[in-house]
Amino acid sequence: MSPSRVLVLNSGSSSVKYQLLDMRDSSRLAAGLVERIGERTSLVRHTPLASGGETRERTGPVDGHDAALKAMAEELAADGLGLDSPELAAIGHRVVHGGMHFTEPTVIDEPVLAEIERLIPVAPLHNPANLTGIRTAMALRPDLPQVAVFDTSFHTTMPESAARYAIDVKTADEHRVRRYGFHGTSHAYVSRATAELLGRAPEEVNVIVLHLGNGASASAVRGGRCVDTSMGLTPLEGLVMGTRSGDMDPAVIFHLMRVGGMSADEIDTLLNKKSGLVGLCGDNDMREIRRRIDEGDARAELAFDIYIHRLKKYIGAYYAVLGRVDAVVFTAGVGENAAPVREAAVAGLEGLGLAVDAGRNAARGGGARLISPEGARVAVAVVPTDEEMEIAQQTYALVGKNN
Ligand SMILES: Nc1ncnc2c1ncn2[C@@H]1O[C@H](COP(=O)(O)OP(=O)(O)O)[C@@H](O)[C@H]1O
Ligand SMILES: CC(=O)OP(=O)(O)O
Ligand SMILES: [Mg+2]
Repeated sequence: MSPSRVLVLNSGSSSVKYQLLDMRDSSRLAAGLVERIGERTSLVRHTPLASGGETRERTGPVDGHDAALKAMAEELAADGLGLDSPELAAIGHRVVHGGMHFTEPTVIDEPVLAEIERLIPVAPLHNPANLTGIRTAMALRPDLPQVAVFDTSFHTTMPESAARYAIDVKTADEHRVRRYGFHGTSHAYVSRATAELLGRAPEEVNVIVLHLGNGASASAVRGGRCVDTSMGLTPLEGLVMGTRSGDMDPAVIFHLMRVGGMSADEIDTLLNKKSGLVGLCGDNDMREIRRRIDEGDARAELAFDIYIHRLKKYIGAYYAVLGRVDAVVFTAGVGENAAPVREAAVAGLEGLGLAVDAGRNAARGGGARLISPEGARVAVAVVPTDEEMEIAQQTYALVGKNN
């Protein structure tokens, strides 16, 4: 029988998340992560899903991505699922920035690596980590197809009117300054799953997807194709995020340089790592923020209000972009779990046909579900994202096609 397993790697700046899937029945064999890479207290957590075994956790220094992938390989081997298995068909990698070039999943070779490297200046937090993950995986299994699945691909259908910034065209083109969008794998998966939840074909439905994780983005999807999204040249634009500012007047940057005496690198760090919820109230975890609000903490409450205000603006904007909206969908860590965020985001939007049913919104767990009241004009839904499954499916389809 031909190999049917796919290992999916999502390498972040300080973490690696992985899943091993069997594409014959779309089952998950193992999942895990290595966090706080490069620190003394790195965490390796591995769950052997196939055997139904207990999650194993250990802390201790994991030096770099190289060591992180080796730790992952050891954990998998301990379950008899080692990387040397002949059942492994391919390794699928999440790559955050694929520019305009990569509209589809792509088998990785040297020219592809070079292009991902060329895009580092527009994804400084993500692409270097993705590259290290790919190179390490290639060294571990040089014989295996390695496939890149890009966050940007789903957004390459955006019309020029949404993708271009209103700046001098020549300068923009020379430096490839335009809006690329990210989290595309999630927006694609969730918009499709929403159509399924509504019992309709993806081509028939218009959906606003709100991917609210640590990074957060909104997208407007018309008939299965992305027509606008909130992230831009880099994953900094748009919504208020865990540590990123999202939208602001670009003149803030000149002001901080000229008046605040800050360097470009310092401002980059400020806006990407010390802003958003963490900058506003010191916490980026929505659970902690809600807990503080319940205790009467005014700073946490203001941070929440700013987060919601921005979210509401994007719902309104994408409503206007789409003209007709069939569903507004919440996904990712905050979107799937934080009922108060969902409630606040659509509060007052009854005029647009949007409302949540308090009981449905408060219900926990489960898969894709409606939270709007019975008979609502526009569906409001929670749809758990599954970027790993989407990456595995795209990887497996591509490798199968090439064999
Ligand atoms: N039960 C919960 N209630 C509220 N927020 C939650 C809950 N679980 C997770 N979150 C939020 O989800 C975030 C992580 O989302 P996730 O999609 O996993 O992010 P990423 O993939 O960007 O790391 C956390 O920072 C936290 O704010
Ligand atoms: C592109 C992006 O923001 O990714 P993440 O949410 O994983 O940081
Ligand atoms: Mg995520």
